[in-house]
Amino acid sequence: MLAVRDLTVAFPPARGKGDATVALDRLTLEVSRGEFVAVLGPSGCGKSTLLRAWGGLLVERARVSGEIAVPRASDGTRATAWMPQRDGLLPWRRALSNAMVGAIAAGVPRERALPRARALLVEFGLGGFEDAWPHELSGGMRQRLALLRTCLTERPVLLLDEPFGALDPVTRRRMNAWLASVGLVSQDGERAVALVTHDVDEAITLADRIVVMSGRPGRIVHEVQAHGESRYDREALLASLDA
Ligand SMILES: Nc1ncnc2c1ncn2[C@@H]1O[C@H](COP(=O)(O)OP(=O)(O)OP(=O)(O)O)[C@@H](O)[C@H]1O
Repeated sequence: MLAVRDLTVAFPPARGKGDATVALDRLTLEVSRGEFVAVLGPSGCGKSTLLRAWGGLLVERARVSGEIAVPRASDGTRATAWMPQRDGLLPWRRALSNAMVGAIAAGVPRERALPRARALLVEFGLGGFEDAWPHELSGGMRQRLALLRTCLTERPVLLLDEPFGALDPVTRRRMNAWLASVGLVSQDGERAVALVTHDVDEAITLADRIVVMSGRPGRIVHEVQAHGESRYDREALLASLDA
């Protein structure tokens, strides 16, 4: 559903002086329909660059080689929805209106987006807050609203870039437990999710498969699939991060 093959991305130096920054080096990764994949790696290893490549969001001056495969909507646009680390809520719009912004921009008819937004607000624990302004919501509520906005775009591929990175550790753990219970991909099996995170426990809680990247330039150095009740061998995963 989602793939990069031998993807190399380099950013030319600012003002043309010095060396280019090679963010990704011949990276190959596939995400299947119905799969939730977490990409773990140290800061600056190219995780966001990978998501941006899938989302068609790389800056123009980036030098790109290799193959980037993403599903297309019927009108030819990329079928991806991107959620950045910062919630990006519009302060002049109430929660319900904020929830629908992405869907309307993606061409979802308002009459379809509105009832779905109302239903999802309840499912995302925001029932009763439809008319709240963003500044009246807690950090966790804002992130849930931002995630809801991403889901409402009805795009089959969700690209989540540290969606809970701005939250305190306690709220973050709660959000992860909640998100695991919502089951983003299991709802219809038609969706795929790629999550970028620094947080090992977040990856363990949420993902069907964890991919570990090296320091820059980012390559995949370890890959592990969840299985059974215990899901992952946490110690082995931690050891792979230190390797
Ligand atoms: N638009 C850009 N122009 C120049 N260099 C860039 C650009 N975007 C990213 N880079 C560089 O590419 C490398 C990878 O950046 P990227 O944001 O993908 O890393 P990351 O793994 O997501 O980091 P973090 O976890 O800290 O968010 C970094 O060295 C960064 O400085």
